[in-house]
Amino acid sequence: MLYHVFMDVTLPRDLPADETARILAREKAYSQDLQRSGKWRHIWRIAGQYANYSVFDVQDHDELHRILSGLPLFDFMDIRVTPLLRHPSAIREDDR
Ligand SMILES: O=C(O)C[C@H]1C=CC(=O)O1
Repeated sequence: MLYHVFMDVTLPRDLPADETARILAREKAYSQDLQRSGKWRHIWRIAGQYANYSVFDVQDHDELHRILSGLPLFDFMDIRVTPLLRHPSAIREDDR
């Protein structure tokens, strides 16, 4: 199943710089592993915001929830999920 996910990050101002750097490094590795696996299909920075639009291709709601709640930045994110399905007018064959 495909899901559109909006992630908006707010880091606490008093988070020590070294801890912030550690969390961001873990977040990057976690995200890139999932992108390599094909589960995290797209990630786009939203211009002017510490936020992204992403598309996930996962088995079901449970898998998406596991992935999102495992994000190292999860505690600092506002996350909005929209399930997607194929549009009847879509012409691309490689999208479900
Ligand atoms: O930067 C972000 O948008 C938040 C998060 C999502 C992937 C990643 O590496 O960081």
